[in-house]
Amino acid sequence: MATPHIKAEMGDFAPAVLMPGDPKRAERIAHLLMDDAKLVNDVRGMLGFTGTYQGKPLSVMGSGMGQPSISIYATELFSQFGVERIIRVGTCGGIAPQVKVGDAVIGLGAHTDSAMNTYRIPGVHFSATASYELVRAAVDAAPEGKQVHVGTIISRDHFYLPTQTPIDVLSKYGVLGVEMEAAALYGVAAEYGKQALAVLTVSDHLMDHSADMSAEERETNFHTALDMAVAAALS
Ligand SMILES: O=P(O)(O)O[C@H]1O[C@H](CO)[C@@H](O)[C@H]1O
Ligand SMILES: O=c1cc[nH]c(=O)[nH]1
Repeated sequence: MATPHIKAEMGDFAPAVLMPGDPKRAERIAHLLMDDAKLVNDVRGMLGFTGTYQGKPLSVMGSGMGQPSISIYATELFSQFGVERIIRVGTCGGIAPQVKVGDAVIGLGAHTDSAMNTYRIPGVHFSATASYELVRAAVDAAPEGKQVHVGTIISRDHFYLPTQTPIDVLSKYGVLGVEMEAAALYGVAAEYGKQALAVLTVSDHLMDHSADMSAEERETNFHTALDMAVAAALS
């Protein structure tokens, strides 16, 4: 049955959903991977597609930007449409010095400055972690010769932060990169006993902006991350 944000029926989504932030990227990925991709959602322009990849059912849908937005879609997909795993395929800003623009990052755990997981379990600082099985499948599928980093990321609420973020401190703590959705996605997956992972392409570096990607490159330069995300989705 349709939900407030997804006009589809049970069975319209595959058990595995790839979820980029940008709905245009969702459309691009759907047509890149699947000859038989069918539009299953367009409420608010949040395009969702389902088809088959190498004979297995697969869906791709945008999440929008930020933790409230991905939480809405993840909650509805997990609770109303039989979805079992969501793999975010996004971009992140590099923080750790070894992480370079164009590398891929697998988000093992996500720190956050958001309150979205704070109230889940009273008195507990929730640990937002990816599903081990998905991490393992993604790591196993890392393409030879590509730089793939596995570790913690931070999911921030602000893109344009009005106060100084201690990037150097985050770097000291081994945080690989910054994005805006994974912590909430991992929280929703835990709530519903489902699986989640974020596989990210480094689009810019917070310590050195000399090699940052353009908007167009951010939309198209995601193939290493996508290969690993698909492998995890269909594992
Ligand atoms: O490229 P996507 O998946 O949208 O991810 C990153 O880009 C957006 C900010 O520009 C945020 O959604 C952030 O998490
Ligand atoms: O949230 C994000 C995503 C990409 N790059 C950034 O600097 N921040």
